[in-house]
Amino acid sequence: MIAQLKKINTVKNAVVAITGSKSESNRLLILQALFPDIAIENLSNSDDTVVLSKALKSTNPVVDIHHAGTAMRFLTAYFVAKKDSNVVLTGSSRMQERPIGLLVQALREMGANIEYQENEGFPPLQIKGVEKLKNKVTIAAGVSSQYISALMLIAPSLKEGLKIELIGDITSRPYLEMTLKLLKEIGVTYHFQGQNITISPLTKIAPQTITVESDWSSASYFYSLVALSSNMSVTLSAYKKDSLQGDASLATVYENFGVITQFNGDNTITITKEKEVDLTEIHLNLINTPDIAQTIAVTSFGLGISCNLTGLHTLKIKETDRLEALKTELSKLGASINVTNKSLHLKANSVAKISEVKTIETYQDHRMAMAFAPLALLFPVAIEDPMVVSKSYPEFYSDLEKIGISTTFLE
Ligand SMILES: O=C(O)C1=C[C@@H](OP(=O)(O)O)[C@@H](O)[C@H](O)C1
Ligand SMILES: C=C(OP(=O)(O)O)C(=O)O
Repeated sequence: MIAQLKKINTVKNAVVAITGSKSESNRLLILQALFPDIAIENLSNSDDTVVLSKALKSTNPVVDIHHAGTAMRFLTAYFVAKKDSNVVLTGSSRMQERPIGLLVQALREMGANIEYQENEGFPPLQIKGVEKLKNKVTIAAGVSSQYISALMLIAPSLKEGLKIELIGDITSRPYLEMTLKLLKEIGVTYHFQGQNITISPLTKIAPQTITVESDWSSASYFYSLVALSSNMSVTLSAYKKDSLQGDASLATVYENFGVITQFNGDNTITITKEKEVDLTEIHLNLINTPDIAQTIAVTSFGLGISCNLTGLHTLKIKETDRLEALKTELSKLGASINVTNKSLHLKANSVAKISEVKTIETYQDHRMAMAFAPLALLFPVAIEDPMVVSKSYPEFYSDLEKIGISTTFLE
């Protein structure tokens, strides 16, 4: 299937309600399974959250989490800690290429019973629950923060809690902080200093309702649209200033592209293109916010700004190799772009010459589809395999319609 995107009209003050953060939702689902007194509001309706929710209720001996990285990593630790579990945990063919060895090694150090079913270091995994896990573990922190979040999420349910020693540089750090803040919200005490995290056990929690903030990574596509417009303004809900999500840094990053964020009193934000961009080059280290790299690269391309992004080593092991995917697709549009294993360098060039429809391949990566869609404001864009967006944002195309971009789906 292909989606043809076309700018149809300019909607002045569109309002878009975005589904809950999938990162917050998937943490809260694991915590709710461990501590049933938690009620969750504004849960994400993304495939990744639906698949985790089903997996937690499943009695099937094989649990398939498709493309959902957080579900894969969080459930690995969850099933280890659940005494009576005996499951094969698997995922899509891409998931079977995404490494999990460091997490398995850490859990085995704690006493877990996990076997690789096919390739050493990768899903599928055969997991059997154990009676007691050790209260100390070390893990390298530079490959994926999800491994560490997985350990932290089960930590309060362990009899003696858990002391985690992080080795080396810490990647995607705000996601660790998100996990810790959610633990704190349910009453867990922790200490995080330097390379050491200590999490105390918790036996009972007070019944409580936690409301998930909407997804900031999903908001990034609206920031890009506004940046690429001449004077668009969009209101998004439900967002707050003191977000748990690192991607909330978009509000600051997009000031570089002339976009101003206003936090309204009613949990909405209004983002507006305030001024033309006088910037010719941007340099950003995205080690803390890998999921907005594609959006920023495409915005820079659309605005004709040179873009140098560093801290991108994790992009190679996400839904696709995002560095190679960006290079291929931006080159197709005429960009001069170089990538290394951890950075991207795009030279400014003009998109004014593009008039015919450009087709973007998505490589089973929702963020490839959504990051390139805003270019429809500048020239007609077609997206291959468009429904990949449902991994994080099922209503993406209907929400684009609200701001004046129509989608035609062709088989
Ligand atoms: O913990 C999380 O919710 C996430 C952590 C990040 O992964 P890495 O830590 O692997 O970079 C991010 O890219 C992913 O989309 C969600
Ligand atoms: C990398 C992502 O997700 P995950 O690792 O959870 O599959 C993402 O949503 O961009």
